[in-house]
Amino acid sequence: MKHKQLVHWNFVLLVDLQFPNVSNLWLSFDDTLFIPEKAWFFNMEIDRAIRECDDRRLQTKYKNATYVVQRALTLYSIEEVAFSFNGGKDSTVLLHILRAGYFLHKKGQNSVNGDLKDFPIRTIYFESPCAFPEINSFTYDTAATYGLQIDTISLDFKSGLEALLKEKPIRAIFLGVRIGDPTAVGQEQFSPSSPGWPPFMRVNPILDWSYRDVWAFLLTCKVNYCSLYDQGYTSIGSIHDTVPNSLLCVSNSSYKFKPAYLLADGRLERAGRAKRPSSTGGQLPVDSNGLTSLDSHKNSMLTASIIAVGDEILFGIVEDQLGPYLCRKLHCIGWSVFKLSVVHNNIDSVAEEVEQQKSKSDMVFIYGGVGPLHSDVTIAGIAKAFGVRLAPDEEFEEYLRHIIGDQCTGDRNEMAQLPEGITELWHHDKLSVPLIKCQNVIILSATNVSELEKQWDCCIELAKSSDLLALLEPYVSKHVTINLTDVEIAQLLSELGLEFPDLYIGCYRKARYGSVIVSFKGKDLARIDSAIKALHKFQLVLKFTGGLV
Ligand SMILES: Cc1cc2nc3c(=O)[nH]c(=O)nc-3n(C[C@H](O)[C@H](O)[C@H](O)COP(=O)(O)O)c2cc1C
Ligand SMILES: Nc1ncnc2c1ncn2[C@@H]1O[C@H](COP(=O)(O)OP(=O)(O)OP(=O)(O)O)[C@@H](O)[C@H]1O
Ligand SMILES: [Mg+2]
Repeated sequence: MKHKQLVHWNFVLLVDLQFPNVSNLWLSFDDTLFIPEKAWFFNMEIDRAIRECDDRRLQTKYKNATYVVQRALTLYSIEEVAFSFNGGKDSTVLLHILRAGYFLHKKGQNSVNGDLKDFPIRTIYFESPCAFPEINSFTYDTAATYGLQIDTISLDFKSGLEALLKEKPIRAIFLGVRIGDPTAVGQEQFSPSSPGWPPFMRVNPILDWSYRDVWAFLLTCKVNYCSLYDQGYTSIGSIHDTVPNSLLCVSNSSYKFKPAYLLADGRLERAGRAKRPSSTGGQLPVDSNGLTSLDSHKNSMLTASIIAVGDEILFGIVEDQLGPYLCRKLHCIGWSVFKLSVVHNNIDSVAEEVEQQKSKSDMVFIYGGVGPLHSDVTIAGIAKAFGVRLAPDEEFEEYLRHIIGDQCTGDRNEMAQLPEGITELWHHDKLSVPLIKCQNVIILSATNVSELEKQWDCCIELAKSSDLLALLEPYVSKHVTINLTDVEIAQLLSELGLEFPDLYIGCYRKARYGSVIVSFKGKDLARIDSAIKALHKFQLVLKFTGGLV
């Protein structure tokens, strides 16, 4: 009785002095209740922070996420659920969502009682020698702060889960997976584990949260997060594959980074993954010759495919000018164009062509069919080619809102749906909408040459400071007109081809009868001049018709 009175007194005090809105939140509490003070404080603190902030989006996300937790706790008993916690930012968000969701669940059952533990959900942590020490210590410190019952597993995920499921009656595991994570593709808030994995339900309460939502939550609730995020790390894997995100690099220093919450484009949160250079402090990886990956590309051969999407081009109503423009521009940055194709405004036609070209070429450029019209199916076709779905992209939506204002109808802007888990946005000050890149497919929204010129120039500027596109030694070419017919020149040209295998030697004519134009293309001007000189020996060259650098 003494306890009850004491707690009741605490509650009243909180309501009166510190939490003026609290009476709206915990309507079912009465003076027969005993809640350990710590549990009260943390759960109310999160809930209060969210409800008092003026971020309606965050409030909706929070409400939905805690609802998923409550739903799971209705479907499964507390012994049947586990929380997969690894000290990362997403699982830190999930921890607090679970705490709040659990509390609301108990409250809904009117069974908040004196036995309420701080956090009774079994917590599993796959510990690895390759984890950052900061992640390890944050995980254990957090467990101590919030009273988590942590089971440390030293096996890989699959074997660890197999062993766990044999031993414990676990049927559902909460994960901090979010749309945009490579592993989120195809997942829902409740998704059974994949074939080949032990059977359990993956519960993803924050699946639809964006990078920005995560930071809005952590900062609004003022909860602790791992210190690495304040040192420019934006997504944390192992010590071997994670560096600070170079997009957060402080401009006058290559080893000082801004905090993770300042990353403007959440899609680039994994830009620090899979790169761990030795001593360059987050710069591009350096090979044994001291060349960066971009340098080492310089003399290699990269191929591009270009896909135009347009019924009108195929009907012969309009002429495609963007394809030839891109071919010239790609040659200027040393790329070979493998194929230039035109497809109908049809999801399957786009998907089929993208699917083929993305595996044959290093980069695919696609234009046409991008926008709000019924015929604008390019992005859906790309998603289909990669076997992913379209998912709302809030950053992209914001850009669109800037340019089209409130003209878009409905709750969701269909144009802001982008292929899930494979999309990067590339920003440039001169572009009102960023460039969209889905793995090795770059989507160009230009509809005429001058728009394309602007997008291309931005692409090149971005390529200079990032790995958007490798800039190679440019191709140079020269053309000469020959005073023989194609029949007469054929043998000589094929011999020349054998002598200069490093050059592309092509031939075309402007009319069936008459002179022939020979074109030489390569990366070494001196070699091109030698080949032309060889033709001169035969006194065949009528005139030099020009060159392209
Ligand atoms: C509890 C748990 C359950 C998982 N279940 C699956 C699964 O069903 N299917 C799967 O392909 N991967 C599963 N994974 C592996 C993850 O998809 C992913 O590989 C892991 O979280 C590493 O992500 P990262 O590369 O972003 O660090 C699971 C991982 C954990 C911790
Ligand atoms: N070693 C691990 N132990 C337990 N759970 C893990 C582990 N690695 C991943 N998970 C689970 O998978 C989820 C997704 O991992 P992911 O690395 O994408 O997110 P995070 O670590 O929470 O944040 P970040 O993206 O910043 O690294 C985690 O939130 C967690 O639920
Ligand atoms: Mg992580």
